[in-house]
Amino acid sequence: MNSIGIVGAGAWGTALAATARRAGRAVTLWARESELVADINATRRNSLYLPDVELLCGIRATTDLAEVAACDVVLLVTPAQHLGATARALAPLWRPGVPAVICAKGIEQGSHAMMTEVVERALPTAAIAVLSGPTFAIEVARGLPTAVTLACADVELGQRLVDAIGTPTFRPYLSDDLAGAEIGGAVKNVLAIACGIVEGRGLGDNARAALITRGMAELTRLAVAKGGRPETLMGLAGLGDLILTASSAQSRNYSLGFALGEGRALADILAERRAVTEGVWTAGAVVELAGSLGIEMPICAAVDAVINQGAELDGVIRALLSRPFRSEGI
Ligand SMILES: NC(=O)C1=CN([C@@H]2O[C@H](COP(=O)(O)OP(=O)(O)OC[C@H]3O[C@@H](n4cnc5c(N)ncnc54)[C@H](O)[C@@H]3O)[C@@H](O)[C@H]2O)C=CC1
Ligand SMILES: O=C(CO)COP(=O)(O)O
Repeated sequence: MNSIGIVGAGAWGTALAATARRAGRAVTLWARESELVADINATRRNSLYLPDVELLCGIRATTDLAEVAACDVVLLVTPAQHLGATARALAPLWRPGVPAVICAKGIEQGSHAMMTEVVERALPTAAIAVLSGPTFAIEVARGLPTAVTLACADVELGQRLVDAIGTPTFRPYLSDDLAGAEIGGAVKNVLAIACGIVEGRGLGDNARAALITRGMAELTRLAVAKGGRPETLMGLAGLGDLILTASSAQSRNYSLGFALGEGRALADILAERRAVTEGVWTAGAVVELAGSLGIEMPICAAVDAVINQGAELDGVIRALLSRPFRSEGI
């Protein structure tokens, strides 16, 4: 596994390029934007999505998917709602058995498909893995210490992936629980919006701790229903990522929630950002998926009501606080 292809040159794809290069791999980074490709190759910076980091030599940007598909391993790092189309574009170029490592965090709108299901459909001969966990791109790009979950059903292949991308400061922990790893990453974005709302509304640290904890219960219920294991959700891809994104203004999901909590309109907040805020697009899909499985996810439903149904924030908060008392078990 000497060469790593990365599909998607946003902040996370670029940070993964930086860390894979630090691990000694040859890196090819695919971007949709031809001006961005020229910029990265000329200046070794991604001025659109991660401007503050200079990249090592040995990272080549391209607009040609074939160059990425020719690599030993391919990391899929587009926003979740675009992963299906991107994987379908890769399909004619795919060589059977090549690992496809899903690094996007979300659930597909409409189909409610997990990212593994989306990629399985588009690339049926790929060996699928999921990379998830508490990872702000800028910190990874700078080489600050970070630990992630790398989930792969074939543990021997998973170990080779860990060895290919791991470094002393980018530490993958191996798992065989893909469902747990990907549901943790997808749902924590919705919960991070809720935590931001609480902070922006001035509801206090107690309320945020309660949301994180009861959010964990929601996230775990959904993961178990989809075949995941509770202990995965207690690890980096669940609790770890939730702690990170539910308490840091660096998080795009948390900061969007904060602005909503202050009373700003969603459309205005989104209009000011280039970066993707995945929880906005996943909230509805999570709630519909949970509904189809008969699972209660009241915090996610509250976020969905605010984001997608124009519900008034204080009414939604009052409704959450008026729910019947219940036992704490999941
Ligand atoms: N930024 C971070 O710290 C982390 C991000 N992630 C996940 O990685 C995924 C990508 O996020 P970022 O790199 O942060 O995105 P970003 O917000 O930095 O950049 C947006 C990316 O989306 C691409 N894009 C926009 N429209 C597209 C389309 N129609 N088809 C294909 N690509 C399109 C852009 O070219 C760009 O690469 C998301 O699922 C995110 O949750 C995961 C861990 C950390
Ligand atoms: O997934 C992330 C950290 O693990 C990034 O979170 P945000 O998209 O909320 O910034």
